[in-house]
Amino acid sequence: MSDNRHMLDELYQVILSRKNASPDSSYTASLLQGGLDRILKKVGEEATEVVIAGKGGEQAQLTCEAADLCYHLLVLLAARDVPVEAVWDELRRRFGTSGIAEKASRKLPPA
Ligand SMILES: N=c1c2ncn([C@@H]3O[C@H](COP(=O)(O)OP(=O)(O)OP(=O)(O)O)[C@@H](O)[C@H]3O)c2ncn1[C@@H]1O[C@H](COP(=O)(O)O)[C@@H](O)[C@H]1O
Repeated sequence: MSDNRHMLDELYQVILSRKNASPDSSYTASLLQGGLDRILKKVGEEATEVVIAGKGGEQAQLTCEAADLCYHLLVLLAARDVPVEAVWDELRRRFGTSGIAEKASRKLPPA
């Protein structure tokens, strides 16, 4: 598998760079300049598509819908001036800063 660890960070930077781009040449720019309500609508639509694909769709379909949702979520963060690093920090805080390997391999009781 290729190294995708920085993919969302890179995509977020590209999205930020579209804030002042022409909406004629960039879908991202047209979303950002179309206003918050349009972005929120897209996030809602994409989330619904993830739910539908998650329920009964092919794995490839769910993969595509999840990618669409990630992209639109990053557009929302950019529109609200929330750095994507703040999300990583919050996840890191929940995960804990110590004993990461232990947590990851921790055995859970069967469901
Ligand atoms: N990851 C994405 C990405 N994922 C989805 N989409 C677009 O999101 C749209 C969602 O499709 P839909 O069918 O739901 O909606 P639509 O009818 O096309 O659009 P709406 O009128 O409903 O808004 C499509 O036009 C996709 O092309 C994306 N557009 C751009 N990116 C990334 O953003 C970068 C910048 O792209 P520009 O937008 O061209 O600047 C690109 O290099 C990509 O990496």
